[in-house]
Amino acid sequence: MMRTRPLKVALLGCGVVGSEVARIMTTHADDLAARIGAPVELAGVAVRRPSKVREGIDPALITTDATALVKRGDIDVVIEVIGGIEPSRTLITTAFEHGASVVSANKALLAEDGAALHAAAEQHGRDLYYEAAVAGAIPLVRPLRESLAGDKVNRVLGIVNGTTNFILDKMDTSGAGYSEALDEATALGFAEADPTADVEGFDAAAKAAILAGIAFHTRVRIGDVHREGITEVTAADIASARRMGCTVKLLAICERAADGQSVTARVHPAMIPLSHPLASVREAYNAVFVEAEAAGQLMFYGPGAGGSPTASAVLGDLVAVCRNKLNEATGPGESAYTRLPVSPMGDVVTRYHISLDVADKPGVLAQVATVFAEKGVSIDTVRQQGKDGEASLVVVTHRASDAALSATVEALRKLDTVRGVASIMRVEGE
Ligand SMILES: NC(=O)C1=CN([C@@H]2O[C@H](COP(=O)(O)OP(=O)(O)OC[C@H]3O[C@@H](n4cnc5c(N)ncnc54)[C@H](O)[C@@H]3O)[C@@H](O)[C@H]2O)C=CC1
Ligand SMILES: N[C@@H](CC=O)C(=O)O
Ligand code: NA
Repeated sequence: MMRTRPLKVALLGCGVVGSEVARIMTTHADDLAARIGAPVELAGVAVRRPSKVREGIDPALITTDATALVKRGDIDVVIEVIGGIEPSRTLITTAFEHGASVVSANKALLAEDGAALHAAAEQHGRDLYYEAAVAGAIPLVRPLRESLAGDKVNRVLGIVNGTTNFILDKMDTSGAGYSEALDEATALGFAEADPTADVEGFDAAAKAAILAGIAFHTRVRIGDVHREGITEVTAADIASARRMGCTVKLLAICERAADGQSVTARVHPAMIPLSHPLASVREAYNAVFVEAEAAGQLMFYGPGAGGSPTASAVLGDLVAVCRNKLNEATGPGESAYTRLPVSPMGDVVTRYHISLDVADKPGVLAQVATVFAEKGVSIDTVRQQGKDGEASLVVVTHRASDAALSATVEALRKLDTVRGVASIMRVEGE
């Protein structure tokens, strides 16, 4: 039976995501009410620029005082789509203290302080939902927290940042320049307020931390995640990947160690074969593989960024939280009952593509091969291309530890015949 008294929602932030949340709440009000069992009413919208015209939003709802809004006491659900650490963190905890549940898209905050937020939600008997924080519209957080709660997840691997995928895709397929592609991603609403978060890998690292924490039932913070962005990926790297039948993607990879006693979490560009499903993930789409003991391999795919796809995830959470509220229940809280250490990057084992500028003279190849052998890194293929007394040497290794690879590169740099290390990239997905 439909409850007539509406559930009241406070919206914090009305930018790319917030404006879409408000629009869908209005246009789909009847369906949302039917699915929840009570009408949901937008009771206040906190913004930074009140003079901005916001189509479809009653100007009487607009306030610049987000704190007063979350303290009102009649608010059932706070939707936080401001982003960043503060004031979002204080607003969310204040919302719990004043009786509201929270839906947030804020991966930066959850990856920094998720444990404290979960604790605050639990202390006040409220919900904290954040499907939009990882991979936009793609249902991934709730499948991991709920559908896979009976299984043992061993690996999560995928593309979790739309902006960087958009840039790499444009550079690869249309030869677009880096800056031009970044500007386009920003204009389309994919990039963070400061796009450095995207291109330097912070956004993907935050998502990796959240995914690893949920998947392995442990605590992983953004600082635990090894992070490399795409700013050093060159057109030459992409061309070299093509020659090997690969493409370059920014990947997030979270793994449970074989002995189950530790985990790793990393974000970095990697070459993957064109035949791998992740190679065909275009534009701002995301795709994530989850490998679980009983389920086997699952693939989640869809729009990973943008106002409307992200609003879809926010609204899904809103419906769930409102249903819980009507049932006087709460959904799943934090499930970090294990305390698995996060191993350093040096322990990670994978394959590498190394491009060296060397002198084009007899014995160079043997010298280089000796260094690899001494450091215990086995070579899979070598390709040499001469150019005016200099040569470019591309070495692809078998699986080796990151520590062994770093030692190899350090020793290579000391060889007189090695003029420079043009690029080092990991090779995944084989
Ligand atoms: N844009 C996207 O594709 C996605 C964004 N997200 C997350 O959603 C959140 C919002 O992102 P966007 O909407 O893209 O950012 P945005 O920058 O377009 O919107 C944020 C809004 O919050 C406002 N704001 C800042 N401080 C405020 C305050 N103290 N009180 C009230 N309003 C304030 C800003 O003026 C801005 O309009 C972030 O956490 C972001 O990481 C998550 C998934 C995808
Ligand atoms: N800036 C992010 C937005 C979604 O999380 C991205 O590009 O993926
Ligand atoms: Na999602």
